[in-house]
Amino acid sequence: MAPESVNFSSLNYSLPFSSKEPSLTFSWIGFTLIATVLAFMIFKRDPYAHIPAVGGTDMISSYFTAKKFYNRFYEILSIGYAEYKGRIFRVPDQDRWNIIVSRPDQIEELIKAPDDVLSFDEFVNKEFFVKDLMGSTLIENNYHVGIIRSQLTKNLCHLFDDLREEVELAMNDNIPLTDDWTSIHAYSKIVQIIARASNRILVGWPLCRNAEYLQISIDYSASVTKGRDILLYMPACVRPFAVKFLTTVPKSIALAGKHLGPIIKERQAKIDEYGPDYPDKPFDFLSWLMDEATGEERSIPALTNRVLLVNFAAIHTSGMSFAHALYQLAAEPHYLQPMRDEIEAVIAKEGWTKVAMTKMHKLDSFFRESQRYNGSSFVSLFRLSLKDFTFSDGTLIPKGSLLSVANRPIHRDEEKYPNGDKFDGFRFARIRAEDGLNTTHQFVNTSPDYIPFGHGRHACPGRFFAATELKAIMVYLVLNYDVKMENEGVRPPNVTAVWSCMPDVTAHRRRFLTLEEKGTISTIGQGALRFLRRTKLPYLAVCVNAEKGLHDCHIGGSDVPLEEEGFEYNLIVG
Ligand code: HEM
Repeated sequence: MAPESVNFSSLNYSLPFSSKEPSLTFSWIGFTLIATVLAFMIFKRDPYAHIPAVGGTDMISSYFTAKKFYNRFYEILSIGYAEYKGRIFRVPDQDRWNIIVSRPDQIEELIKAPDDVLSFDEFVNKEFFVKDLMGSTLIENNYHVGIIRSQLTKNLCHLFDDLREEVELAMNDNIPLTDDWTSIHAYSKIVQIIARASNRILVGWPLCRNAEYLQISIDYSASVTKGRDILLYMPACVRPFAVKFLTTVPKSIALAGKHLGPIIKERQAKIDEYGPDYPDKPFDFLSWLMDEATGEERSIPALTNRVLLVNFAAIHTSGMSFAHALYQLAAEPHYLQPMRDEIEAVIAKEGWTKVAMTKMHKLDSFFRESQRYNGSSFVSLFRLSLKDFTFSDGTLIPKGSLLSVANRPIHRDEEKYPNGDKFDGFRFARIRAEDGLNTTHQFVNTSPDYIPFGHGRHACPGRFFAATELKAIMVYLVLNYDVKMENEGVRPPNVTAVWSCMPDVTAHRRRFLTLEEKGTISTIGQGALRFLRRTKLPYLAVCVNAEKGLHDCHIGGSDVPLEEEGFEYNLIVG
């Protein structure tokens, strides 16, 4: 594909110095150097030249394509999927190319490639600076993954009574039953319920009900993400200091350790006195971690670090998945009664057990369809190439490339999912009814056509636990509550940033705002607006209301009433 050219002919410029200045020579040298470096970067050999691209291929036009599609990543992804269907293609990200795979046989090749060639761990490490922020041992010795895959998953039936009890209590505490409709801020409640139910199984009772501990486990992912943003452009040698003095990660680990420390000490004392299988030993993830940890891994900070990491992997992924399903149900409450009928019939026959939940096919289908239709990411199965890798069709992926799979386009492909652009809550229940005992279409089942949990040997090991927990919460909700959107029948639009596609976690509290920035319309949140104000950039905020017309107009720095409902702001940044 020929590189696009950029026309600079209309660019007005003036030299940034006067000819009388003594630094003229140095400025020219600087200017020439910068121009040379830029020319080198623009015209150097493109190692991806053989892979078709969406948008321009040179540095400048690909940068602008990435910027333009920051909140419309799905658009460029869909263009590539439609245009190059079956072929590997690339889309520009902010400062790199994202190599996209979509053909089933090539997805299988990607997941089967050895870890030292296409690495999941190194992708996670690079994306979240895990080694710098939380310590290299979490990547190099990930024994917690084996525990999730074996003990946690195999014991779900035994753990179910505890999980169900915690779900019921947490629902009652967070969303007390009322006689009339009550408006709630959904995401903050969901995430509290999920954190509490998950921690009942991760660290046991009573810590799972400790408000401070729960808040740390909920906020930990934000702490890590902010830490990552701070480290992003720092050289490796200063990162240890930056982690210590500029991020909140060590503080979160210390604070969580304050709660976990006494529990770990008490359990260790019993192991020392009565042996590893002491009477009344708590049956939870922390006990399994302590059973398997060796050497330095047995310390309170190391165990705390690992518990927080699993909270990081579990809470918001489950929270977002539940919110997607709940918003869909609240916007389409006609799904409520058939699900309620099914759940009541199964419980009447079997009781409310883990096994009973496997017989609630409509419930299972609703979650699977929700993940297919919405899902929290447009692409998944991320891998970083640590060596050159060649697919069997001859496509060479150079060392250091980011690869992923076109999750959303696959999930909306009409050939794989008829009427794929429509949410059909009982789609998979119908297929299962036709297929008899076939489990292929269960919520937790992964395939190259269904990848919200990934696929292959790194597929989410926590998905069996997550599915049990999400379904338990939904069963309780469907049996005890009615749900509808404040704005009846209307699901709040998802919030997108590059490849992530999140449910509007602010739903009910405020609307999202529209930013018009030099001709590009994109949706931004309040955080971005606050940032804009802090930068002191001059901006003009025009506030329009559908009924009242022009409502308000503010110029940079003045206090725009951001919290107001029903208004839309168009911002022009100068
Ligand atoms: C609905 C909720 C969840 C979703 C959508 C989700 C999704 C994912 C995805 C997409 C991956 C990467 C797979 C790949 O690239 O092949 C992953 C990995 C992982 N997930 Fe989940 N996850 C969820 C819940 C959980 C829970 C509850 C836990 C822990 C109990 C967990 C623990 C992990 C771990 C440890 C990995 C890394 C696996 C490895 O290193 O091989 N996840 N998850």
